[in-house]
Amino acid sequence: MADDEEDISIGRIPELYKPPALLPIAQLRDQLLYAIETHPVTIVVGETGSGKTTQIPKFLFQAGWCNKGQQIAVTQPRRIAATSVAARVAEELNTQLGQQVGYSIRFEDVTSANTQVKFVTDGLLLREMLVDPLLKRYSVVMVDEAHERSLSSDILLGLLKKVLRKREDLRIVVSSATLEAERFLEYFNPDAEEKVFGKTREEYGRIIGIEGRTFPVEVQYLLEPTNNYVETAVDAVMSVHENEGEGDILVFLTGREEIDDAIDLLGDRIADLPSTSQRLMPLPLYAGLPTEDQNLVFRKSPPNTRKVIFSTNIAEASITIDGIVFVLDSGYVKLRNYDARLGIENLNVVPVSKASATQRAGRAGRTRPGKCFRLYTETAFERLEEATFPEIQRSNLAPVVLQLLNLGITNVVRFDYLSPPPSSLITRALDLLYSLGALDANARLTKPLGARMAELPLEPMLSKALLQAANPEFGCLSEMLSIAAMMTLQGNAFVSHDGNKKQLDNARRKFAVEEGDHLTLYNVYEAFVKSGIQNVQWCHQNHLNHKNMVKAVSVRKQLAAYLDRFGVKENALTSSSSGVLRVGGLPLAERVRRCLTTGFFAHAARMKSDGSFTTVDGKTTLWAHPSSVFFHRKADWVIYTEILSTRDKIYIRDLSTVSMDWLTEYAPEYYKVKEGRR
Ligand SMILES: Nc1ncnc2c1ncn2[C@@H]1O[C@H](COP(=O)(O)OP(=O)(O)OP(=O)(O)O)[C@@H](O)[C@H]1O
Repeated sequence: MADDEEDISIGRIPELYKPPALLPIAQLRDQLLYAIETHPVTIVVGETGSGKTTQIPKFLFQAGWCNKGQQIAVTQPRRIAATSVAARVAEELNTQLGQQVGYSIRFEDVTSANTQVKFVTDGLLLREMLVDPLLKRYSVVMVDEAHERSLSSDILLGLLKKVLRKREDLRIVVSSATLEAERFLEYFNPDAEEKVFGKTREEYGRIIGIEGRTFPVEVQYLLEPTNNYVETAVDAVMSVHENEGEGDILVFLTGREEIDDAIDLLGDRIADLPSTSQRLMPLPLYAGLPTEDQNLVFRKSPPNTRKVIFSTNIAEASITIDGIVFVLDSGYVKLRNYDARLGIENLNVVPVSKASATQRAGRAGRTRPGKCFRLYTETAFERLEEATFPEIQRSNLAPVVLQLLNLGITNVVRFDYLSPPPSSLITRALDLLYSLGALDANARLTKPLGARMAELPLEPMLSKALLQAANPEFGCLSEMLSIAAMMTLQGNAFVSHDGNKKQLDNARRKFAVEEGDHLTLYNVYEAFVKSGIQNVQWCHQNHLNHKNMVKAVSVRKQLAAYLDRFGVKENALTSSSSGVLRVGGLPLAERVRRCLTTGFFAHAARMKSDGSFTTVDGKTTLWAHPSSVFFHRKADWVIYTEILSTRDKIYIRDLSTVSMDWLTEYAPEYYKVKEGRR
């Protein structure tokens, strides 16, 4: 063991940090390493903050699991966890991030030839399997937060189970909340009569429990339920600020709009505070926020200031924000729910599970004792579900099915899922992929289209449109690359200054074109590049988020590199932004919209006289998002590339006008053969 290395890291840790040697997991170090050495699968169960995420990779590294040139992979369901935990472990091991310890998430790779411990999102490791199906570069794969049952981690577990049958040397560590541990063990274990590499059921997997937590967290509930948890959260922040001791506050809400509202409300309340009292510093935290802005939450509060972080569930697991003493939990979360019949993915606000509530409370008590105020009654807590419903049973499975097929799993229905998805979801995915041309009539991946779609790190509809863009019929690859890169910003290209929505609308309008949002996004991208990529001032004047725009440039480069590898080169002829260049007699703007239709035909809608839209089957009403060109303008048929649902309306964002004929031209199977159904 490298005790001396551990001492060095303790020496560097600022005084408020609990030295890693004192974390509950430290006492189990040898037992854990022995279990991992002798069993292919080790399930680790422990309280939040006991040290699973940061210490297990470190123990493994120090025990020599990277000595033979292999790496340790640790998966996280969320990007922010992968990046922040990697930074922490690098710090504890006294190495620069990206050297021995690094991370890799979609479109961002901070690793080097020296990297031995790598934190990744579970989705990214799935992608790695396309090039390294047996994950040979890893000696150990740790699947963290497996009990969250994210779509990618469930699929990953299924694939790891298969890989384990082929690699005697591989070790899997699954970190889980208590409830699911037995189930994970059972899933990996061989059958009663079976032996895998000479090991029986009993010798194959083990559960190790870690007792104790870092610091105590006192939990309190509301005595009466509230019907406005955003207002109650702001009241609670003020009450903590006025009545409790030192320490930052972390508030869990469900989405960006609520977070903006809460910050506005708190702003009004702060204005009433006496100028002599300690300041409150509200900070937002949600997935669409640029990484640099997300990282602000990890910075130490300035003197005489209390941070108040308003976050979605992205801060719920794995991460440690030093200084958090108080957690305020609204008790709600936005969860994905896919309607296979309509092909629409909704985000519904629903009560959290008990497991989530425990994770949320566990964001306090990590570097000092804490308090968690649940903004609901104890009776309501008792009524919560134990665990969150697995994502695989409520998601659009097209991306996953495409990946499984590309990995050679030909029968996706019979894949050994931890929780099998309903067959309607698989059928719908196969149906869509077939219409997109990714599958043939025997449900085999087409080559090259299907295989390339699986490789691109985009969802299948966008992959298809991008891959079609080089086709001479459309000749708009350069434009589609910019549009695709802008789409990955998920509506976060523009920012308001001090919440001024009117100014923001005017700024947007400057780039808007009547054909719709995609060409508008293209205009924004072109104008940004022309202004000079470093031009922060220009972005500010135009209400654009400079960091996100820079990110779009980087994403575009990476996408172009993928296409380049497929032998698809960006064609100089088509990179005109004038909109008048003609290939095959059609103007560029039309070719771009036709090209988008080849991917997004399933997301078609028609505007009604009241300005709302209706789906092709006429059964669902959709509304243009306020950021869309068609929030004010008239249109007939459109395709949309993103859906956002709130409690009372389903919004569509990023719309382009299309002709109804294009739908049957590019998706005859989807629209003609099954006419009765759609
Ligand atoms: N960035 C950090 N700053 C200060 N202390 C930290 C940091 N990261 C981790 N720690 C300390 O290490 C402890 C263990 O963190 P770790 O993330 O390994 O726990 P865990 O068991 O994986 O928790 P969870 O189940 O909540 O993900 C924390 O409780 C905290 O005391």
